[in-house]
Amino acid sequence: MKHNVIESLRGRLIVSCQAYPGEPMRDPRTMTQMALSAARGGAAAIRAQGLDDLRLIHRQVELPAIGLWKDGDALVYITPTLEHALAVAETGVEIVAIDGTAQNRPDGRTVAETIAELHRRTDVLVMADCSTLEEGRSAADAGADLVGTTLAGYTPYTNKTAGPDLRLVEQLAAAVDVPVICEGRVHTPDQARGAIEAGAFSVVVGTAITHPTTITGWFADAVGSAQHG
Ligand SMILES: CC(=O)N[C@H](C=O)[C@@H](O)[C@H](O)[C@H](O)COP(=O)(O)O
Repeated sequence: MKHNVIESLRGRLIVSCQAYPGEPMRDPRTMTQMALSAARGGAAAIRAQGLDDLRLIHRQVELPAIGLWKDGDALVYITPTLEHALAVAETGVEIVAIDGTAQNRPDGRTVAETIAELHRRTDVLVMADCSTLEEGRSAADAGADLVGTTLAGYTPYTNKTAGPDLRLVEQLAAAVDVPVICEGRVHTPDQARGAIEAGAFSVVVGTAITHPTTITGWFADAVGSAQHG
């Protein structure tokens, strides 16, 4: 069953449906409609945030889901503790995404301890959201079922590449035996294809598909900076 879920993601697109606190679309029904629309467009899985969103998406969308819970304003905020991860697992998602970086976690557990405990207590798959090659390697050694580049460019010790960090994708794909998920700043279909060519097992796209405020900003800036003919 676990193997099937992973296999269903091979060479496929995963769409992240998230709205940020205070935004007009921050509503589980809206994120579920986003997810249903992504499913119609060919997404193989949905990535989503927050227990209410995850419960509704689980009930209404017939695709596997990667769930996370963003909480707190510490450096580690993606499913930051074991308790958060267990709560996410209870929503019924197939995969729980946790912070897989080397930074201190609010509950004092290591990434390895968190993964081990999640596997001991649940049957979810664990995706480790990493920012470096070393973090990806340690997460895979610790039993992470999938390793993502999600946090590359978002830790104090990594640089934000303009598009996805394809170098990290390549390095991880050569270094670990588990699927490498390219996530973060994939803004065009060409970049998504490039991620698979660089060795990614799947590609997650969020902003460029599901965040209209940002997409509008790209267009507004382009229009605003054009010279009147
Ligand atoms: C760094 C962080 O907190 N990333 C979050 C992780 O779930 C989301 O805010 C991103 O939208 C997601 O990773 C997809 O990336 P992009 O939106 O760039 O396609």
